[in-house]
Amino acid sequence: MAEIIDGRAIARQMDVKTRADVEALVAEGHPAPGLTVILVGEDPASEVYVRRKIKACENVGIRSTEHRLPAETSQDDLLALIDRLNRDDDVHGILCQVPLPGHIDARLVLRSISPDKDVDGFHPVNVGRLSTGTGGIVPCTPLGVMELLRSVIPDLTGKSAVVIGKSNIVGKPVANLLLDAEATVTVTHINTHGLPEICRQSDIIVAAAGAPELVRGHWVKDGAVIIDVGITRMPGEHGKTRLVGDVKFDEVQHARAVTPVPGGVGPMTIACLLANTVQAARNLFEGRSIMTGDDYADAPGRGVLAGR
Ligand SMILES: Nc1nc(=O)c2c([nH]1)NC[C@@H]1CN(c3ccc(C(=O)N[C@@H](CCC(=O)O)C(=O)O)cc3)C=[N+]21
Repeated sequence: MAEIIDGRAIARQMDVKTRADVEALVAEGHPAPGLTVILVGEDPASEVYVRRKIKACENVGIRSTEHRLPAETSQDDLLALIDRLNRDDDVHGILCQVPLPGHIDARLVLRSISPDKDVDGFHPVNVGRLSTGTGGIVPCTPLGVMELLRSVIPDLTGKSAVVIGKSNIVGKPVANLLLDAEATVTVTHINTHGLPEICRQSDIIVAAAGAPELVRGHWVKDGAVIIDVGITRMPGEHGKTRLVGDVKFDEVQHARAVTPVPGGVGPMTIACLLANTVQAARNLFEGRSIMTGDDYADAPGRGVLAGR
C-alpha cells in the first residue's frame, strides 16, 4: 500500500515554526505581522479558502484583515485599494484571491501589488527572482509541494520528475523549484503526446492540470511519489459535493507515496502563505527590499548577488 502523505500534519508542523517566528519578531519589539486578503465577488470555493486563510492567521498570531468587494467593483477601485495597502506600514502581506471577475485584468492587478508584500509570489519581479534562483517570495502551493516531496525524498538530486500542468501559479514555479533541487524535470500538460509513457518513467509525478482523475494506475511506475495538486468539486451523494484530485487515488496503491485530496497540498498552501507573510514582514522591518535584491544579497553565501 502506498504511504499517504499527511499534508495536514506537515502543515501543523510548519505552523509551529511560523508561530515561533512571529513570537520572535514580537519579542524584538516589532508588531505582529499583518496579512490583508482581498476577495472580489462571491465565488463559493474562494470564500471557503479565504475563511481558512483568516482562521490560519489567528492560529499563528498573524493579524489579518479581509476586504470583501462586490463582484461589480471597478478595476480602478481595486487598484486604488491596493495602492493604499502598499503604502500602509501595518500591512506586510497582500493577497488578492484569484480568479477575479472577467471585467478586471488580473495580470494588471497582480503586478500592482508591491513585490515586497506579494505573499503569493505572483508579481513578475518575484517570478523573475524564482526563475533565476535569486530570492524573492515563492508561490505558496509550489512551496507546499516541495515540502511534501521532501518529507518522503529528502534529497531530490538526479530524480526524474514530471510536472503535469503549466500554470503560472503551480506548474511553472514547481518546475523551477524542482530544477533548483537538482531533479531532472519534464514539464507537460493536457496536450502533451504520450503523457502516460512519460509519467511511467518518472520517479516523481506532480499532477497540477486541474483535470479530475487524469492520472491512472498504469501511468505510475512502482515506487513513484505522487503529489496531487488538483482539486475539483464534483457532485457527490445526497446532493453534497465531493473533492476530486488529478489522480485516480484508488489505482495508485503501487506508488511509494501519494498525497490525498483533501488533506494533502491544500493545507500546505495555507501554511506556506503564513510563512511567506512572516518572511515579508521581517524583510520590511529590517529594511530589505525584493525590488533591489538585497533581501537576497544579505542572506549569507547565497547565489550570484551575494558574489558567490
Ligand atoms: N491569490 C490567490 N492565492 C492562492 O493561494 C489561491 C488563490 N488565489 N485562488 C485559489 C487557490 C486555491 N487555494 C487553496 C487553498 C487552500 C485549500 C485547502 O485548504 N484545501 C483543503 C480543502 C478545502 C475544501 O474543503 O474545499 C484540502 O485540500 O484539504 C485549497 C486551495 C489557494 N488559492
